[in-house]
Amino acid sequence: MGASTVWSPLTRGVFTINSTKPRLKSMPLYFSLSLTTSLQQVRRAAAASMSYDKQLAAAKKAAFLAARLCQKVQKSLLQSDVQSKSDKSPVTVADYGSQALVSFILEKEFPSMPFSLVAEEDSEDLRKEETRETLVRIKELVNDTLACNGMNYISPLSEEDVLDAIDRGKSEGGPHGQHWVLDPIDGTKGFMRGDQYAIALALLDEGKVVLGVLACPNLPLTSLTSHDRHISEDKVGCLYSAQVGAGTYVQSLDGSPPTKVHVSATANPEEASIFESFEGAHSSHDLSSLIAKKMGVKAPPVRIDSQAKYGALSRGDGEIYLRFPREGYREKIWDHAAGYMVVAEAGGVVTDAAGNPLDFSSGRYLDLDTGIIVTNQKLMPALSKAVLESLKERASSL
Ligand SMILES: Nc1ncnc2c1ncn2[C@@H]1O[C@H](COP(=O)(O)OS(=O)(=O)O)[C@@H](OP(=O)(O)O)[C@H]1O
Ligand SMILES: [Mg+2]
Ligand SMILES: [Mg+2]
Ligand SMILES: [Mg+2]
Repeated sequence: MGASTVWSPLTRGVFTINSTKPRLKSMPLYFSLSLTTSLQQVRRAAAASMSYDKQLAAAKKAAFLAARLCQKVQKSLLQSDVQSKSDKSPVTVADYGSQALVSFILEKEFPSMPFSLVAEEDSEDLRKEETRETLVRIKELVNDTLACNGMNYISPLSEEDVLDAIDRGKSEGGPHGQHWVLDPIDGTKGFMRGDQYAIALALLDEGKVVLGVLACPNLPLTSLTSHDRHISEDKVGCLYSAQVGAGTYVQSLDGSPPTKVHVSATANPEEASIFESFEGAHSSHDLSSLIAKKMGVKAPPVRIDSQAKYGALSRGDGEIYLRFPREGYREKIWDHAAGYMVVAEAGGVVTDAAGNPLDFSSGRYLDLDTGIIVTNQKLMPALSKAVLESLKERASSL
């Protein structure tokens, strides 16, 4: 197996990893013996105690710029901006543009660190002759966004730069080192409908999520479920940011100081409300309603697209998020990493249907039991019970 290079959060030095034996460059050979286990322990301890302030600032900047790009495209969304990927899911110039922009900014911000990005899109379709026009449009969008947001000191990107930046997102992630995790537009269907979507960016360190940023350009600044919605219903655009051990904050995408948010303190299921996917094909609405009935939840479910659900839950707009995809569907880490951090740091709990914590360390996919459930600490026991009973009932009725 060839050697690879890993940036160490502890020393900020560079380690060469030769299959199982990491060795600090210039370190005497005798000192490198069996460092693997202790190095992993040291890295984990370091990850828990270190500050990710610089990475968080860079992530917010990248997500903000991507949000600006997406807002521009959504405004002028034309049929020609929609392309079909080989899996037939809709993808727009904004998905590619957002990924190119975030990838480019993050790599530029940390020039001396190895760069690893696990992201949803790749440039395969864009490299075809028939998509040349789309590529030119993406390049213009990326360059305009940089220039219009005070970054005109950066030389404009070429088409090849854009393709390369997109393809930097091919990392497999994993349990060692640091990896950015990006969904350039989560809720593409919502984006195309003019509804909710999010730019979701997280950082993994030694397999754990250590920061998360969610830009939600269409999410109202006030609670989705507030009775006073008319007061400021035209004010939308939220930027959530969370760092391990430091809480979750939200601010306006138009610029306001960040304010700390906390999940709802509701302990009574009768007063709770449930978020679920807008698209019934993404999560079983029937199962959610069975769970709601068992818990005694009275309010109708709130259906919104994307990880905006995690953002809304983190500030107490609702108490429960249920996600039960069809059997065999494999969840991707970019669909949950940022949202997970935003909710966890706001005091919420995110598990699979069996109550296991989500494991972001095994590559591009999340391996989990049946579904994802999210709520506050007080409601989790009742929710877990209702979920297990409902799953059993559904299995026996099949
Ligand atoms: N069949 C199926 N089952 C479950 N999940 C699926 C499925 N197909 C897609 N996806 C993923 O869902 C992401 C959109 O998230 P949501 O379900 O929250 O959005 S929505 O409310 O339904 O619009 C969506 O993210 P984006 O592709 O980034 O939009 C997909 O990764
Ligand atoms: Mg997604
Ligand atoms: Mg996406
Ligand atoms: Mg997609």
